[in-house]
Amino acid sequence: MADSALPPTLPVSRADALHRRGLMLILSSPSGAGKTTIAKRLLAHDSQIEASVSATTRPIRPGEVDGKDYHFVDRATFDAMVEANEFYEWAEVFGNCYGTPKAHIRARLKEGGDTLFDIDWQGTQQLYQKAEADVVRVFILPPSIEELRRRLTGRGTDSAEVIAARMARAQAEISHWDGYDYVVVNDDIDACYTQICQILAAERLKRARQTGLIGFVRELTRH
Ligand SMILES: Nc1ncnc2c1ncn2[C@@H]1O[C@H](COP(=O)(O)OP(=O)(O)OP(=O)(O)O)[C@@H](O)[C@H]1O
Ligand SMILES: Nc1nc2c(ncn2[C@@H]2O[C@H](COP(=O)(O)O)[C@@H](O)[C@H]2O)c(=O)[nH]1
Repeated sequence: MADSALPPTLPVSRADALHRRGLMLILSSPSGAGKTTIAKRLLAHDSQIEASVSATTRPIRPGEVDGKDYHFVDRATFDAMVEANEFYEWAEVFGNCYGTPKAHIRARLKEGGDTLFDIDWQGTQQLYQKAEADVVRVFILPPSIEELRRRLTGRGTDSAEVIAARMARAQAEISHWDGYDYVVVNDDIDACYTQICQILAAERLKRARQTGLIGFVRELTRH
């Protein structure tokens, strides 16, 4: 199926027009299983979802855009944000601090906008502890370990050492599969993308998120 022909959501129903609360869609997988590929496709085709932008103290790299790739801040600013409880979660990675700011995501949840997270199981656990009802957790599995290695090699972005390290971590990452709401196997990319669109469509229609339903039902039953 051509990329542009893929549906971002299922066909629109009457309930889709009602106000709803947004959600936080988490995609996790062992490195190379395809979460970035799926995330990019979703962001390109679905105007209701946008990527979470973390704050970091890491220096900006060539080609990166402040506010798009990260919010680049100095250590004092980051520490003040931690102190003010402005993050859902934060961590120190390779000597730099990274955190998921709450304010923008909370405003989007209220407005009915969805936010996409491409994070590991530890980040997933922390987000889930803070915002359980808003979080939808999806784990992506490769069809086989051999295919995972082929994808990491075929991507052409990493040295043999880095690929070996990612393959060594894969079993441990996969062991967290049962901490997710949905598990999908990314064999055929179009089929996997469609399944994730279906999960998103169903989650958006959940009664608890359909905040406009109360008024709609009241109106329906008024006479
Ligand atoms: N279903 C698929 N069939 C074949 N190749 C795929 C499929 N899905 C993704 N790929 C390819 O596999 C490689 C790894 O995919 P991707 O970069 O999306 O993985 P990732 O899980 O985001 O990895 P990382 O955690 O390292 O960022 C890419 O070259 C991508 O084009
Ligand atoms: N716990 C969090 N980890 C994060 C966040 N944003 C990014 N990261 C992780 O940091 C490393 C390094 O990233 P890089 O862009 O500097 O190469 C990587 O593992 C990211 O997953 C965050 O908000 N929270």
